[in-house]
Amino acid sequence: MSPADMFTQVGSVIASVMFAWAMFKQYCPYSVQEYFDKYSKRAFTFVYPYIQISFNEFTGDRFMRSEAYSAIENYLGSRSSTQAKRLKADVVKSSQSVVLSMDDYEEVDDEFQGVKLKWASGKHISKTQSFSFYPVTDERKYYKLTFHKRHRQLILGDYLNHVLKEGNEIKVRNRQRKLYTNSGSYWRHVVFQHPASFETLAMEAERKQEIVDDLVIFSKAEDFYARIGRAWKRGYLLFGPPGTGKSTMIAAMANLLNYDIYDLELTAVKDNTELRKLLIETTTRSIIVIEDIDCSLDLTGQRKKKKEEEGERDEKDPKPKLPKEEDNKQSQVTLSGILNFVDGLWSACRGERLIVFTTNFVEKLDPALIRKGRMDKHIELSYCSFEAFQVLAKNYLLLESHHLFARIQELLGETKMTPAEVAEHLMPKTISGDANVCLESLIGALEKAKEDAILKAEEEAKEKEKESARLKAEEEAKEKAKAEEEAKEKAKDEEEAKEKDSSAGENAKKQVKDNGFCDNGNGELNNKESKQEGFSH
Ligand SMILES: Nc1ncnc2c1ncn2[C@@H]1O[C@H](COP(=O)(O)OP(=O)(O)OP(=O)(O)O)[C@@H](O)[C@H]1O
Ligand SMILES: [Mg+2]
Repeated sequence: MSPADMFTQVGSVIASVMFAWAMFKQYCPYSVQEYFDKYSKRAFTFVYPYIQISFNEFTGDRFMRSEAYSAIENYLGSRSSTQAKRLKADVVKSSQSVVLSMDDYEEVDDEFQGVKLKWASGKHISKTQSFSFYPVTDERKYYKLTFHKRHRQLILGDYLNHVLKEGNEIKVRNRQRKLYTNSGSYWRHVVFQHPASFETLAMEAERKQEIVDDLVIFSKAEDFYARIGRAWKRGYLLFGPPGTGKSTMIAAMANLLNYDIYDLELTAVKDNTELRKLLIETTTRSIIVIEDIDCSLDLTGQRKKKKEEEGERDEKDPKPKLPKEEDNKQSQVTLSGILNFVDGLWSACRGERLIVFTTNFVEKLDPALIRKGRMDKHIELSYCSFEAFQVLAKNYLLLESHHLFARIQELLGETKMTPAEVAEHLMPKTISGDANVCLESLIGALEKAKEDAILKAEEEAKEKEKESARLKAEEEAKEKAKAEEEAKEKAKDEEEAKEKDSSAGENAKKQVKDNGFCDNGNGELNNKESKQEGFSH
């Protein structure tokens, strides 16, 4: 048979089958058609060894985009960019990067634990029933996963979980991070684009690495926290003088973990209820920051103590306590509100969260607030060390070494300067960006700071001397007054003793006199008695 004859025969067979199918559809009763449909599908699946799963873009009546669909879209994005020929591009991260996903009717292969699978994208298009000049079409996209039925267990379990997890992670990586601030009981946000990172943070390398490790371990410890029955959260307390990099470190943390930041302004929070509401609205993978926690509560004016004894206690113990409910009726956010915020309510919120407090005066904070378990890690950010300076020099001047470094190292060992001040001297001073000028400016400032510190120390020593002399004089005056008082007491005692003696002499004389009278009296008494007897007679 020639190829032309063969094509003719095949063509006529196809035409006959289609005709028969059309007749069947037209004249066969619906119930028979359904019956036929059902059994033909069963027969087909009996011989067809593959399983297909569809993931539709929209689920339910509420027209909500399916989370699984968007996770799969992200998951397939990286694979389709190397396999598919037609791709769709989307711009994320404030127009800075392009994210690719596969276009409709494309296919992508995947492999999981040695099992091969196929993903295909498609869409159902349905026209609306309304009569309109411009008919509206309704597109419903879907992804279809095809795999061999002998891998059913693996694919439906581990593989799909893996796809969803990885897809969600990609989504988080691609999302535009936000910086939230509270205005009343609502969060408002702006795009978070702080360039700080741990590489540029001026700090001793070992301590920096310890913090980075702690953060990374935390961010990967979902299963661990679930196993030990603790909410997946961690508290950091950053303390140190102004300009030592506390806020910069928070930005670096957010950049490292790809978290959003919720900058909570406590003074703008009306009461504990509002605080709770704000907390519940925070999303997972976020850092909740309360800057200058000591001042935040100071500003609410709640530290005023009503009771006198508390005032006395305050004088003895300068630690300002956070307010307790009963302390102040108009109190807004109370200590217990904050404590609940930090731990109690965390359990209500799923997902990982960091809470960071910053303060310039750690000793002012209530110990309950910063105990381990609430603020798990206390990080001190202090004055600039030589190691920290080297980081700044590398960032600002692109210098790893310089002959002036030795002098700077010496001066930094002798005086205190914050990284913010050091950084200010390293800012370009000339158009040519001469590093010498910056370093000399820093040396000048350090020398001046050293001199100032010496003068201050001398002044303080003088003050101290004066104070101790004053205290000594006071002590002496007290001693003298005490000695005088004692002498007076003694004189008084002696006087009293004398008076006692003389009155005792008087008494003795009197007694002697009385005794004489008594003898006489006896006689007299006898006389009297005799007189009385005389009377009675
Ligand atoms: N450790 C540091 N590493 C790098 N830069 C720093 C460091 N410390 C301070 N700086 C620089 O100084 C500036 C001020 O630092 P930052 O705002 O982080 O200080 P802070 O400790 O939060 O101060 P405050 O207590 O006043 O809030 C930053 O813009 C940063 O450029
Ligand atoms: Mg700060």
